[in-house]
Amino acid sequence: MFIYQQLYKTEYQKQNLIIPQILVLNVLTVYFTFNLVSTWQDKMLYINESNVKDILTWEKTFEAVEVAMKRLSSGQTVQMPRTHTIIPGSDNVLLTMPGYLKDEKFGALGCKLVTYFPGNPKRTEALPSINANIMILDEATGIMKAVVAGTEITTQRTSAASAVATKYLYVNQGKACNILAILGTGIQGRIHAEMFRHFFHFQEIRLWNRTKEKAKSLAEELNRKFDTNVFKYYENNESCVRGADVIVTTTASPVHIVHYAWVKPGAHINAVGASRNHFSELDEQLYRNSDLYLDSVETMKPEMAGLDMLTDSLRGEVGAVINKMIPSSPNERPTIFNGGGMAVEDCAVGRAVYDLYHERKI
Ligand SMILES: NC(=O)C1=CN([C@@H]2O[C@H](COP(=O)(O)OP(=O)(O)OC[C@H]3O[C@@H](n4cnc5c(N)ncnc54)[C@H](OP(=O)(O)O)[C@@H]3O)[C@@H](O)[C@H]2O)C=CC1
Ligand SMILES: O=C([O-])C1=[NH+]CCC1
Repeated sequence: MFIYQQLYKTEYQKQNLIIPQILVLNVLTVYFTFNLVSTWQDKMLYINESNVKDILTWEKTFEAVEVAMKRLSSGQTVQMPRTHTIIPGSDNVLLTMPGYLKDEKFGALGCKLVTYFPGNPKRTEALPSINANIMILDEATGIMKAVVAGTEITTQRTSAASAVATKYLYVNQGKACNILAILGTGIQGRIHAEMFRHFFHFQEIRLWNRTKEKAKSLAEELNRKFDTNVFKYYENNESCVRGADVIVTTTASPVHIVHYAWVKPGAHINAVGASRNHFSELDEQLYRNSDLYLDSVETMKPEMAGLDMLTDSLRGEVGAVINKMIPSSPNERPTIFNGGGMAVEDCAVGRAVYDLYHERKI
């Protein structure tokens, strides 16, 4: 309005109005640009933990993780090694995990911010030790579309990665699923116990934990919840492991909790915990005498201490087995799946949650 009025001024007045006009134009440009940007920003969605828990199923998580593993091994992903910002004088760490996955259904450009504060469960008001958020960005513009709460997603996708690995490296080999042993009954131990019961049919699911009472009460709670008696509490890690067909380790233990001598020939192990030093939960002899599979060789290289010494054991990625690029192990050597957790899994599950959120019109 103000600009149009200027058109009727005299030449002299016009000359003197050039500077104010430019100023006004600048102000308007800034105003409209800001409004445009803030419109984009206003469109950015936050999908909270309760929404994620409501809409995400284990089947969807399993499918997304399976696709992420396949795509990674066929070169349709970009995944940089994650950064670790360690808070000095503590074990607390912030990880940034950027990734890109090309897939019609599960493709996304994203970045997870995840903290690991191991003291959290012991706070007066107990909190999870892992807390995460996943940023989902528009592939065409790079503008953030949504932040999806990532704590439940991290919990589910980590266990789903073990389930996918168990399917391809063990179950599809026609091997027996009688006894499952889970060492560690924190968040990961619990989800593995429930998810493995859901996807597989173990007759006995053994639970061991450093703080024994927690394993005992989890076994009781799950037996009650599912009206069953398959969950058994084990006081001792050796007896928990001996005779087990599939073993899952989900602790932050800096010392070995599984030894080669205890492991049944042909058993399968998912080593989930102690992600900064994978020689800690399983002993070296076990690594040397097993066939080792990773989620991503590239991203595990800088993180898995001693990986370079395991060239005789390392077979490759689970995604390469799914893609039939390499065979699974048919022999009696145990198989180990060492999953460090992948950004592209978070992108895939984050995208699934984003789509489900819109389908449900929450
Ligand atoms: N690979 C991946 O993608 C992911 C890996 N992780 C890793 O999995 C592990 C468990 O995570 P989460 O379940 O969320 O964590 P929680 O804090 O919920 O559980 C930690 C578990 O580790 C046990 N533990 C801790 N310190 C020791 C120790 N010194 N010796 C033996 N046991 C110990 C705890 O036992 P107690 O009850 O006695 O304290 C508890 O069972 C962590 O190492 C974490 O980094 C987690 C998420 C993703
Ligand atoms: O992949 C992940 O999110 C994590 N791995 C270890 C701690 C968190």
